[in-house]
Amino acid sequence: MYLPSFKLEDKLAVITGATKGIGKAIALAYAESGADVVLISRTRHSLEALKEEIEVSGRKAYIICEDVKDYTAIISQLDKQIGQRKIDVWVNNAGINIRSEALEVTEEEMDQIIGVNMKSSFFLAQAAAKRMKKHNQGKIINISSVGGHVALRTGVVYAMTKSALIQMTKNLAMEWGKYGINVNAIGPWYFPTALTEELLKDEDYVADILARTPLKRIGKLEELAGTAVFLASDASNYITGQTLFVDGGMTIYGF
Ligand SMILES: NC(=O)C1=CN([C@@H]2O[C@H](COP(=O)(O)OP(=O)(O)OC[C@H]3O[C@@H](n4cnc5c(N)ncnc54)[C@H](OP(=O)(O)O)[C@@H]3O)[C@@H](O)[C@H]2O)C=CC1
Ligand SMILES: C[C@H](O)[C@@H]1OC(=O)[C@H](O)[C@@H]1O
Repeated sequence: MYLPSFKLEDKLAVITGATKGIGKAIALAYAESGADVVLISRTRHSLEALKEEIEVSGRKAYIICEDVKDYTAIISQLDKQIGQRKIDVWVNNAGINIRSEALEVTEEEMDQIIGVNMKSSFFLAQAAAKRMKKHNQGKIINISSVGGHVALRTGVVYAMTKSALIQMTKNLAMEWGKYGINVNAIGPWYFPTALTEELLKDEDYVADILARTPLKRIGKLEELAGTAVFLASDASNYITGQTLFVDGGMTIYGF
């Protein structure tokens, strides 16, 4: 056999921030690839609608309506909903941004962004790993950003948290490799979602994005979901600690 499977047949994948944008695209792609999913976000009607959409396709979808900052509540709901079922993939996708200039950043803004993007991602990864370790197998995928690798005009605190996810990915990959757990990250450039909707309406802003993007276009959500499927599949079993920038070439653009 020279081609491991890119499918996710009968795996169980947990996606935080699963009801919109990148998280929803990943959840749908995982279900299409054969996985059952656990969907986590704060809006129940959105969760129920996505659960219905996925279950019509024949896969099972569990829902947890919680803020990722309440990660202990998420962990206890997981145990109630899936019992001891093996979690094969955990995607830390939920993330927020408050785009303040550095001179204007408030402590409250910093605590909010760090709480969602960094602290919750760590403790949810820790909870996932405690379950995965029992099976000597698992894949953790952290959704970072090109903003964690290069300086963007979209907020220093957001950048700090996204950079932290890249380093967290390396450290956890190093510590948990012996348990058969792969830990990787995805670093998106701009994709059309609610988070970026207002920015992408501004023609001048989009022109600035494209000027720095060798492929000269904004990404398509399915192109990012494909990377998430690859990192969840057996085809990536020897990849760990890496950040794959899905960025149209932006992070390699010099001059
Ligand atoms: N779009 C882009 O261009 C880029 C995005 N990213 C990253 O990708 C990830 C997803 O972004 P994107 O899809 O654009 O974001 P969206 O704002 O479009 O969607 C965010 C999703 O997360 C949920 N969510 C938000 N806050 C919380 C919370 N505290 N607890 C639980 N769920 C939450 C939302 O549902 P609800 O509000 O109902 O809870 C929604 O389902 C983020 O980590 C972001 O930083 C990185 C680079 C570029
Ligand atoms: C590419 C960035 O991550 C992008 O910039 C923003 O302002 C949004 O918050 C996106 O995450």
